[in-house]
Amino acid sequence: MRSGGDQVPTDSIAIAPRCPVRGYGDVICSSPEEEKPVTRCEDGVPTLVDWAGGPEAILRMVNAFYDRVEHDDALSAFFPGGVTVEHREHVAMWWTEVFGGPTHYTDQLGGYQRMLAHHRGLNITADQRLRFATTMSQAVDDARLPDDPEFRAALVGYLEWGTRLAMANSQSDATPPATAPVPHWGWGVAPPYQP
Ligand code: HEM
Repeated sequence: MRSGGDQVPTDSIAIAPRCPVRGYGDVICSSPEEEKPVTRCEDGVPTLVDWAGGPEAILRMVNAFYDRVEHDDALSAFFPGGVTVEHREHVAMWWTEVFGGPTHYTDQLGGYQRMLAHHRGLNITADQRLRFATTMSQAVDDARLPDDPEFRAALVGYLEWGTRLAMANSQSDATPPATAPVPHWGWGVAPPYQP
């Protein structure tokens, strides 16, 4: 945990207004200051998607990632002919939902079951998983998302978890649960420091 004197400089962060709802648990709230979709927030701390700069910032990150993937010797073969706009948008919808934003991936596309179906049988190797994770980390910089340690730790935590699950579930002999909710990722042990 950071100390008070080591606070994140807020002028370097594209941050949405702090959620006005305080309390414990998975609180539904919306920002009164501007027209924004309803987001979840815990204890008045912004969701990861709000901290990132909103769904537009997540799409920027996903686009930067697939721009790299298309030229990556370990990953491009997964996407013959390039990565479509539709795929980029769907993956951005997934990340947005996971990071506490609107639940469009679940409501409009089919949620976990659809994501799982896309990874089944890909037989992702450990090297490919690692390249996927490191390339995404580079894409987060490309897209100029906030670079404070708290946000990046939360993002990379999900990235590590998600890529390991994707790899496990992509094996031919995998038996993942047929149904499950889309995960909701949070700040973990290092939320933004609040004096
Ligand atoms: C955090 C980790 C990951 C997340 C969040 C993620 C997310 C997704 C989602 C949401 C889809 C479905 C898109 C749709 O609904 O149209 C998808 C498809 C896919 N993913 Fe992943 N994925 C992850 C890891 C990986 C890894 C490690 C690989 C390979 C190295 C991979 C390769 C693919 C491929 C090939 C598809 C199918 C593309 C298509 O048929 O259009 N993913 N991914």
